[in-house]
Amino acid sequence: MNSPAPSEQVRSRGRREVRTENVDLNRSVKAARISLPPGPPTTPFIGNLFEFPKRRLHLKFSEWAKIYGDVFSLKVLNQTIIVLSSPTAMHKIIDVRSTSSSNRPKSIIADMITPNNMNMGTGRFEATQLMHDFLLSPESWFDHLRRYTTSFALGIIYGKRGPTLGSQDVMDFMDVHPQFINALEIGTLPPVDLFPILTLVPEKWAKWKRTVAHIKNLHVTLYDRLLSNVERRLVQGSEERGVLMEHAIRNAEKLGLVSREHLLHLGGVLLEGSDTSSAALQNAVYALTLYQDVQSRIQRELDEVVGTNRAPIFDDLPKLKYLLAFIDECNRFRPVGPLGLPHEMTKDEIVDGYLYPKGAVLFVNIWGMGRDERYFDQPEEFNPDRFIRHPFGIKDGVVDDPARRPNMQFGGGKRVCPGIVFAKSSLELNVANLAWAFRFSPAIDDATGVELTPSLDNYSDHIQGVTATPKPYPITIWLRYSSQREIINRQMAEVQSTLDRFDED
Ligand code: HEM
Repeated sequence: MNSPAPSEQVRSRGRREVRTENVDLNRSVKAARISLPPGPPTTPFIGNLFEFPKRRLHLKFSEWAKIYGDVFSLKVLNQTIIVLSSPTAMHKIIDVRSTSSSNRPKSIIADMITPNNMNMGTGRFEATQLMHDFLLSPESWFDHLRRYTTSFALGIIYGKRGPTLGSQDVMDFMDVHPQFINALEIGTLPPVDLFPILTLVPEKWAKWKRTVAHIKNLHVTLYDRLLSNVERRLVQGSEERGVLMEHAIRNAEKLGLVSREHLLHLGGVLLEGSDTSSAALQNAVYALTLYQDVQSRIQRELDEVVGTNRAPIFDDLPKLKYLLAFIDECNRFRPVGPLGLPHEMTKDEIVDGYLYPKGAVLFVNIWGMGRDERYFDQPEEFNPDRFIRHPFGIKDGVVDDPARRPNMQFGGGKRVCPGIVFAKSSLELNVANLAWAFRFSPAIDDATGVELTPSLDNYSDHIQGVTATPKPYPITIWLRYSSQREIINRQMAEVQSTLDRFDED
C-alpha cells in the first residue's frame, strides 16, 4: 500500500514550502498548488459522494488503500477526507503534527446528543465478580461482559459501580448506548453533517430530530443522576473514593469545567470506555470458542504458570506469553475500532509533498494496517504464533515499517486513548481468568443436534458503529475442574466487602 509519489514538480515545490517555516502556509499552499494525496477520481461538485461506502467504511477504505496507497484522499461534496493506512502515515500526521491534527470532526448528531462533547479501580475485584457471574449463569455470558465493563467504567468515573444486570445505571446505559452508536452510524439518520441545511427542518417533519432528542434525554437523565450522587457524597462529607468525578468537582475551576453541564458531559468517558472494552472481551471469547486448539494451548500454559489451586493474578501475566500473543492476534484480527475515532485538521500541513488541508477529516485505518500483506503472512488467518515469532506479528524476512509501535489501536497524538492502561490490564486479566476457569465450546442446536459454530469471519456478525461490536451468540461454557467452583466462590467472598463499598449511594 505504498503511496504513489506526487509529480516531481509538485513534490519539489512542496519540500521548498515546508522548509520556509515562518511563512504563511496557507498562502504558500495556494501559490504552489500543492495537491491532496491521490485517491479515486472525483465528479465535479459532488466528489466521491456516490462511491463513499454507506456502512463498514474500513472494508472499502482498505481496498482503496491497495490501489491509491498508504495515504489517499476522498472528497464528499466540499469535505476532504484523508485515510492513513500505515504506521508511518499515521505517525507523520497524527503523532508528529499532533497540534494541527487533534480536533475531532464535527458530528452534528453527536453534538446534539452530548452538547459539550467533553471526552477525556476496582478492576481486580470486578474481574473476580465476572468469573463468578459466568459460574452462576453462563448462558448470560455476553451480558455479563457488558455489565462488567459498564460497572468498571462507572467505578472509575463515579465511584459507584453497577453490581447486577438489573442495576438501574447498568440497565439505562445498556439501553441508551446502542441507540447512540446506531444514530452515529453513517446511513442510519439523514446526512446532516454533509447537508447542515437539514437541521433547519422543523421537528414535526424531521423524525430524526425526535430520535436525537430522545437519546439526548436518556443520556442527560443518566449522567445527571450519576453526577448528583457524587455531589451528594461530597456534601455529606462521605469518605472519598478516589475517582475521576470527585477530582473534577474539587478542581473544576482549575480544569476549566466552568458549568455543571461540563461536569455532566464528563460522563462521555463511560461511552468511550465501556463498549470498546466489552467488544474486545466478546471477541476474545468468540476466538477461544472458534479455535479450540488455540484454547487448549492457552489452558496448558495457564495450568503450568498458575496451576489449578488459585486463579490468575496480575503478576502471572508477563509469564503467559501465548495468552498475550492470543490477545494481540484478537486485536489485529478484529480490532474493536477499525478506523479509530476520526481527527480533524485545524490548519494546513504539507507532508511528503501532499497537502492535508485545514478542515480535512483523518481516518486511521487500523483494520487495513492489520491485514497489510507486505507485513503479515496470510492476514486472514487467525494465528497467535505470529506474535510469538515477532513482537508486532510481522512475517520473516521483511523490514518492518519503522513507525510501528505498541498500542496503535488506541490512536495517537494528543487524543490518544487515556484508558489504555485500564483497557489492556482489564482485557489481559479477564481473558486469563476466564480461560483458566472455563472451557468454551460451540452450542448445539437442540432441535437438530448440529453444532452452532460462531463466526468471526463474516463481518456482518458485528454491529457496526464507531466500535465494531460482535452480535450475541449462544455458546457452551463448562467449568474446567470441579475444584474451581470453590476457589471462585472463596475469592468472591474475599472481595465482596470491597465491592460493596462501591455499591453504596
Ligand atoms: C479495548 C479497549 C479500548 C480501545 C480499543 C480504545 C480505543 C480508543 C481510540 C482509538 C480512541 C481515539 C484515539 C484518537 O483519537 O487517536 C479512544 C479515545 C478515548 N478513549 Fe479509549 N479505547 C478503549 C478503552 C477505553 C477505556 C477503558 C476508557 C476509560 C476508562 C477509554 C477512554 C477513552 C476516552 C475518554 C477517549 C477520548 C480521548 C479524547 O478525545 O481526547 N477508552 N479510545
